[in-house]
Amino acid sequence: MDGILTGLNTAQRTAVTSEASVLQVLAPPGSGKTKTLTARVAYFIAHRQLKPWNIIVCTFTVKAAREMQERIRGFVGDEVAKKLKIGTFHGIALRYLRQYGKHVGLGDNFGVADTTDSKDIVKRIIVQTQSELDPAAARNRISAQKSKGVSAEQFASIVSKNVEQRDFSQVFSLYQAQLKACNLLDYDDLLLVCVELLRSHPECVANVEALLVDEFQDTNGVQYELMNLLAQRRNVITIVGDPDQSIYGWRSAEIKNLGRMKEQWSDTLTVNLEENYRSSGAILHAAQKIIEQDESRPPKKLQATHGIGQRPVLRKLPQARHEADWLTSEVKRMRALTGNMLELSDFAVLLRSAALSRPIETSLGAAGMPYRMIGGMKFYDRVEVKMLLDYLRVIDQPSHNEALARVINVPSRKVGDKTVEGLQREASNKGLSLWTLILGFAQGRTKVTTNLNAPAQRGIEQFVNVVLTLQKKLAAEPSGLYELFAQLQKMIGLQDYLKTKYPDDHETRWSNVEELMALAIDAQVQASTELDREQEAHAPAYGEEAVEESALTAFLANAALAASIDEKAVADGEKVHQVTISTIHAAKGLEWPVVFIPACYEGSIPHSRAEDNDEERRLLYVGMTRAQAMLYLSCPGKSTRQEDTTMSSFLEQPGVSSFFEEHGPSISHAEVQSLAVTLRRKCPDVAATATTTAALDLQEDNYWPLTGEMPFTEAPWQEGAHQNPAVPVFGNARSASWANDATHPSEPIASGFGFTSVRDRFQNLMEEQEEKQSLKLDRLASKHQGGQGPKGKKRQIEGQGSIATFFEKKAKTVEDAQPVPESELPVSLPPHARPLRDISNLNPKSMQWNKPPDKPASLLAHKPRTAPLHKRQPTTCEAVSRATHGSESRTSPTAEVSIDRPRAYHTDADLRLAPASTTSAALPPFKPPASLHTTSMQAVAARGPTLGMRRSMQGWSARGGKR
Ligand SMILES: Nc1ncnc2c1ncn2[C@@H]1O[C@H](COP(=O)(O)OP(=O)(O)OP(=O)(O)O)[C@@H](O)[C@H]1O
Repeated sequence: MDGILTGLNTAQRTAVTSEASVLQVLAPPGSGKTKTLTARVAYFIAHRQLKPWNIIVCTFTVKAAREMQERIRGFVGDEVAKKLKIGTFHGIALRYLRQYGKHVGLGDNFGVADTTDSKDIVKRIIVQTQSELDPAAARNRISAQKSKGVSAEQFASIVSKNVEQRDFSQVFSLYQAQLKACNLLDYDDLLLVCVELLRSHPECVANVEALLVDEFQDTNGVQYELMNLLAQRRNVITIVGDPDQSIYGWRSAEIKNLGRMKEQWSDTLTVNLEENYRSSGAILHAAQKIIEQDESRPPKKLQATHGIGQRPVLRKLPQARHEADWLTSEVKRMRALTGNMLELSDFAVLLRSAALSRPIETSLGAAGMPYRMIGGMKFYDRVEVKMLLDYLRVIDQPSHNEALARVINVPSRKVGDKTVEGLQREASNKGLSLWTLILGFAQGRTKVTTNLNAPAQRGIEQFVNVVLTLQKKLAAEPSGLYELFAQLQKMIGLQDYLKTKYPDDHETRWSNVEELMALAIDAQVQASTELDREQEAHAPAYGEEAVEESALTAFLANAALAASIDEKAVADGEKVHQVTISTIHAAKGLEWPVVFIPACYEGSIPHSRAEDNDEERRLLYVGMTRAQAMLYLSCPGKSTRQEDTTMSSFLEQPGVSSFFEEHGPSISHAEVQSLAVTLRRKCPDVAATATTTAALDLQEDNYWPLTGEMPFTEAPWQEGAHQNPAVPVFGNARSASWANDATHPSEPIASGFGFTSVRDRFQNLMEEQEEKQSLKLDRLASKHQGGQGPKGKKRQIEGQGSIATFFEKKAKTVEDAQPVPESELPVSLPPHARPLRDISNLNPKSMQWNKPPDKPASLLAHKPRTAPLHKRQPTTCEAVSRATHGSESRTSPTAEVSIDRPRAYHTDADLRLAPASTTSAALPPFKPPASLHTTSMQAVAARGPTLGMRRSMQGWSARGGKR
């Protein structure tokens, strides 16, 4: 018991040990929902004596399934964890259909049509029927109908006389007929047919003792139905979810399912988790401010367990390419200011749509920063991988017309596209599969009417020979996947083909082939144990013989499912540090120390084509809550298509701006220490930070004016501006493009003002900005606090301003700051010693940022400033605030929090009274909570199996020892 409950908070324990049959655990991001679900599975096994093979755990992605299995393994050991049924809804449905599909008329060897297959089929039908529908839209519409449980026949029966609807109905019906003819099920069918099976044969799931579902807010209607049916014998159901993270409405996910569940089972128990273990308080405050704009949403409590940390940034930039350059320079600056404590892999760029990545890729590339894409080109989408899988599909299931048509002429066999189309039409007219037609032709049994020249005839014969040879090999050695691969690549001359066709990157492509071969080996090993497990799992319930699935069939089915998420780089165990670029959708459930969300403008987020603005807001919320320590949002004045933009309406709401800085943070060593605590890392010493900082061209985020205008350093007359150490070099000359920029003032800037350098001029601007900002904030703060003086004052920074304000100021000398010995630096509290902070009724003005107001000027080592920081005594409110946030300097005379209290002590009420001061000598060595685990990309990368395949993505050469 202890092991399972150790490190859980009270609410988490309540959920894990609850006796309720139907339990909903609802909680905000980073509050340990997945952790709780995992512990409940372990609790069921250890304390309720449930059999692991009678427990089903449904996750939203293959990756999440893998992670969860890994976590459960930690509790119950490898052997027991392996017996659980963990997978996506699709994966679980596939298992049941393989086992019992014949009861609903499924053949033994049905295949899974992945997204590309579906698209190709719809496209072909649209061409054949001369329909005017858009293929992509028609395919999505078919999927949407199926997600609602509407079949092609049902749709046809309700369709009106409307021509377009009848047209769609015909495409829908033909699509289903085509799938049936090829013995294929698409992703939606997996769920639908499984629902049909479990409705008509409930005995298939008579053994199920408990069902648990992760990310429940994103289940659709059919998944809800499937959940009911899987659990129908005992109705022991646990779901975890967060309505605020429902971002798949466009894919028919139904947030209403939470309510449906409560209606269906009136005794449903709901447990709310309220403590966030991922993000700094400042990030949570800002995210909360955004999500609370949805007034229909019930108010929720959310408590930060980390200190307040760095205020998030909302930055304006002139154009998308400048935004990308700024982002790149911030990555560089943050790494240097933190003494390289942050690796490139700690940074993620989260995009509303993948199409926004181009300027960012260009800028990172120009700066020599490696990056990887998630939600972009995935491993299973790579040409060479898809091609090999298609060959295997044909070998496994020759009636797979789509796969056959894709590879019959790859590498070239002189069988052109027109010929393939002709053969497909002919086969369809004759009611044959394409394979049956060409096999008959190659063996001289069938005459074809399609016009075939001699080279094409020979090509077809060669292709048939490859397939027949490999089928024979497979029949002789059904589990010999690796050998099959090896012979296949040899017979089609794959390596030479890649060299000729892709001279520039054939090595990378070949390494993908090697990767796939490595996966084949893993699948081969796995397949041998799979059968035992299935038999064990199902025998008590249904008592019939298990259907033996060949290693190749299992491999292909898994590949089709994994294609929806897996990316080589994600699963790559190598320590290559790369910035991650991902869509926000694909980033769900993940976390990074530093997150950028660029292109925060109307039309991008909320997206111009989105139907549900609230879902767009939730998407922004999901993106923001992926950040652990630092969060950057930005908005360029012009989009990648050079269209003028306006800031996202979510960020323009009253009061939002006070949760953000207008520029990237300045980082003192104390703040590096605080970051280190939040990230549970070793803090670099002052000297190391000083060295990396000194090497920076730009120590502050002050190159781009805060107004989003062009920096005047890029004026054509400013010869050699990039030679000035204060100005970053962005890899390509900007001055030429500047001349055409409409946002830039057209009159030349006179050189008669007597300035000596660009930096000096920035400092002038800074001083002005500081004064203005100070006055404004002080006014605001005293208004809010009855004249008690300024609170939550924004950090000042030099060199920021607009061109318009530039001419009014003179140059000012830069203050020199002295480095401080490390021993004099303030120390942040470790997370387990930190107070909780309820942010549900937050006033931004009461937030206290990391930088202590009374920090000695000497702490500002290596940071030139034009104006002294305002020193003042904290107010009583601030003292309490600092005490409760635990992010303040512990040398503060007025407010300190005892750090050696047990974690459970820190309720809000306790902390308001928290007395006592501690000295740094009394500070216990930092020790992360025992229960801590990470969901970071690195952790994901280190993980293993996916639905029966171990995704060790080491290159083949690195695995040479195996074979
Ligand atoms: N009681 C706890 N003590 C310490 N750390 C915890 C605790 N509960 C969860 N965490 C940590 O918080 C982080 C987030 O946990 P988890 O991924 O389970 O959250 P989640 O609610 O599923 O998040 P999301 O909804 O964003 O996917 C993890 O690093 C986890 O180890």
